[in-house]
Amino acid sequence: MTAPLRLGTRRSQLALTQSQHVADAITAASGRAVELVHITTEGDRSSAAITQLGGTGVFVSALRDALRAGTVDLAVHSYKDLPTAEEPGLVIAAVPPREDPRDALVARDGLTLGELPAGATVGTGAPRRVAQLRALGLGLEVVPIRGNVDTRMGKVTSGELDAVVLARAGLARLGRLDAVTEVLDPLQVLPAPAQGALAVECRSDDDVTRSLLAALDDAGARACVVAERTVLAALEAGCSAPVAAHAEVAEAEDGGDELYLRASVTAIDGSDAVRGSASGPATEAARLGRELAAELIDRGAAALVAASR
Ligand SMILES: NCc1[nH]cc(CCC(=O)O)c1CC(=O)O
Repeated sequence: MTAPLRLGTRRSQLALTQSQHVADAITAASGRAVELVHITTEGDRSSAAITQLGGTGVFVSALRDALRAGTVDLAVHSYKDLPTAEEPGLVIAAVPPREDPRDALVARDGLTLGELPAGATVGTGAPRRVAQLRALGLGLEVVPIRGNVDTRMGKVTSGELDAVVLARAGLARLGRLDAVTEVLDPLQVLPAPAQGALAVECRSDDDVTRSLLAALDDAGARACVVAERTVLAALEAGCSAPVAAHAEVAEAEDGGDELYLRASVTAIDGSDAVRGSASGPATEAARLGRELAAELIDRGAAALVAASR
């Protein structure tokens, strides 16, 4: 009998759900059993603000250490939490079909953004969301928060905040879409690069795992993620910069796949923003991302990124 594949995962509810989803997909596609191996990271143990721990990188590096040490065979990441630099010796062997990447509002009394009164408190930790919420000019008071999805939603239930903004994908995976009072229009709040996508990582030299994971790969989702993350990398911005990017793939008249990409950089105080779009063959996703980033830089995006540091 073949030994089960070992999937290294954090213990958070979202990580466990995402990992189990990928484990089930591998078993369904190949018949191969997959066992979850819990890995505790510095980020899970500490209650210090995540920025003081060096960002979400602390979660990622513990999983990558376990992959390189050979104690696990694969790991599942929220793609938007991965640094844009490639990791030597490791490879993203699959990008499974993506969840809806939009942001979602969870507000008291079923309210939408437009229905919240001026001065209403909206909780979010991400600079990208802070900046875009302020740029709407609704007079909302944006409050920094951190913690897992339940903790954040609890601040609305308890009355501490009027609303919070979260990734719709996380709520979908946790079965909490019932709490969403509005899915935010990307024309108003554009998602983070790779939001809603998973990255399934293994060792580059592990041909067996790579070929099992190849069956899970969604070419369209991968092209979108490549385009969005190329914008982020070309702007030399990290996951804490107010940079948004969102791509979609649709079939073109010639039968090929056309990729439609939008990106924005917003001043943290919401007073300024540079937005742009590009489209072209999905096979040229990286080029489209580079060209759009270059256009945004020409129009002043670099200063907005620098000011956010
Ligand atoms: N940075 C935290 C994080 N990383 C991935 C998700 C949600 C799932 C996803 O975007 O794939 C979240 C929570 C959130 O942004 O609300």
